[in-house]
Amino acid sequence: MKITQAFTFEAAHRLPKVPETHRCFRMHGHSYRVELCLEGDVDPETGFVVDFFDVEAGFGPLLEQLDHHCLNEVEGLHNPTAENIAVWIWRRASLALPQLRSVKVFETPHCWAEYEGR
Ligand SMILES: Nc1nc2c(c(=O)[nH]1)N=C([C@H](O)[C@H](O)COP(=O)(O)OP(=O)(O)OP(=O)(O)O)CN2
Ligand SMILES: [Zn+2]
Repeated sequence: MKITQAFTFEAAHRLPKVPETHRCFRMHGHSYRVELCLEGDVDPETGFVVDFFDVEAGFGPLLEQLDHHCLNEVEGLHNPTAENIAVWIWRRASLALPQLRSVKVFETPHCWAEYEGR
């Protein structure tokens, strides 16, 4: 069984590896959406794979590092593409949430990166 919990955060970034003529070379902001998908057996007692409250508690400290920050200044995110943010979240969130199966990072409602740990 898979469960998914969505989170949102606001952050600024610029992409240092694109040409100077690319509009994302300049500092700008996004309303990011993160979807964490976890997989496991349903506990017959609780009816949960994982309590959504526990997902929130596991991801909360990471969300604090991202929300209302300049992502380029976050340790390990000097090139904060959606792809790199998804990997950054995976590496940290999977420690607290071992049932994590995928991380989706949406920069806009139409553009996202998904990482499954490989
Ligand atoms: N593969 C990726 N491509 C791009 C990424 C990325 O993370 N991975 N990021 C960007 C920029 O962050 C850019 O800011 C995103 O584009 P944006 O202008 O915000 O989005 P849209 O063009 O869809 O939005 P408009 O409504 O047209 O402004 C670029 N590429
Ligand atoms: Zn951007």
